[in-house]
Amino acid sequence: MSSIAFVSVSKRYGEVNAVSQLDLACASGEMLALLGPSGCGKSTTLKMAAGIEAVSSGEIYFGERPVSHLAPGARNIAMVFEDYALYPRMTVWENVAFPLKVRGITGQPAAQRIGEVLQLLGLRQMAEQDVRGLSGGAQQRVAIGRALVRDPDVILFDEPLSHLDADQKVQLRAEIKRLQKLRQVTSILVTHDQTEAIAMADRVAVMNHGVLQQVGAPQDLYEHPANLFVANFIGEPPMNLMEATLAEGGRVVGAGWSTRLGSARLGTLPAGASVIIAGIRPENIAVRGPDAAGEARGTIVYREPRGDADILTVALDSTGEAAVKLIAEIPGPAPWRTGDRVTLGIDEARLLVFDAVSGRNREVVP
Ligand SMILES: Nc1ncnc2c1ncn2[C@@H]1O[C@H](COP(=O)(O)OP(=O)(O)OP(=O)(O)O)[C@@H](O)[C@H]1O
Repeated sequence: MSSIAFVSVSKRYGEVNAVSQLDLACASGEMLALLGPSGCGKSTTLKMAAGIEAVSSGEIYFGERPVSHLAPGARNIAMVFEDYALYPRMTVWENVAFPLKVRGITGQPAAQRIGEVLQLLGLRQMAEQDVRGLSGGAQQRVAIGRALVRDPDVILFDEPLSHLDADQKVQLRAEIKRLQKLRQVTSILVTHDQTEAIAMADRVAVMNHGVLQQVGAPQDLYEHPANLFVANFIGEPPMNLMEATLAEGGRVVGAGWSTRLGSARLGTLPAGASVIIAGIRPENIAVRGPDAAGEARGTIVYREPRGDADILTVALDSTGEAAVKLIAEIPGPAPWRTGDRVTLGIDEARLLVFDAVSGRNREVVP
């Protein structure tokens, strides 16, 4: 298995900077997800690793080996595509056998490897079936088998679950993760779906407009987003982001709410008053009765029951022109209804402080 490193890699299509100065590494045996909205450059990054697209500048390394100049066939990679890309006139067995056949591996050695992979993927019973008759999930398992069978250095997954229904998605993402760990095969997964990235990857690289925003373990990105883009992109419902003033001594004042940051944090924040964007996750807001103590008061304007949780939208009491609305997520079913007056507890230890101009999290070193 091989590690992968992108060193100052850029890709331009005419005037478009699809990927800009990308420095990113995927360790040997790791699964790294490239996550971001449509057009952020994640597919281009994957295609450059595969050799389908040339880099405009920079270098890609597999282990110590620079590979930018190598054709796709010389890189020992396998790809799994969103549309499976199987050979339609072949059986399951023949599809999985194909990469071995083109490398001249046939007979007993091939049969043993194919049998093992089909067993791993639960495809043994279907070996002789035509792939055209299989469900989407089964077809994608065949494509994964075809990728695994020749022990590639790297597997590149391009939105592998996007054509599957919800049940198959959950099943297959667990399956891919299990196999990836079992075989310890270095993998890059491209997805626009944060649930998928978080469920499957060891680390997630978030991209926007061709620029890497942050890379880290899913929990790290969730708890310590490096900037407003990551804060807003990761998490559902999204993080509440509110304009506020951070005053000397750690007092934070927004429209209709205020709190004080713990003294331990003040050392890490710049001194002096400044305008900030404060961020708080919905589950870090407590909802209490109207007479309880708290950091804000307001009225519930919308309640969305989700079974195990309730999502409450609360319009804060404010003298300003536009009322700030905060979203709170609390265990369901909650006793609150639309129109109820409530007090909100904003956990200051969970309140994030972003620079209002640059959007950077002031307490995360990039
Ligand atoms: N062959 C191409 N020619 C010109 N521009 C391209 C080409 N491929 C991609 N782009 C542009 O490069 C940028 C990045 O595209 P890319 O497909 O990598 O993004 P993405 O995040 O994978 O999006 P999607 O999920 O929609 O595929 C976009 O602005 C896109 O329009």
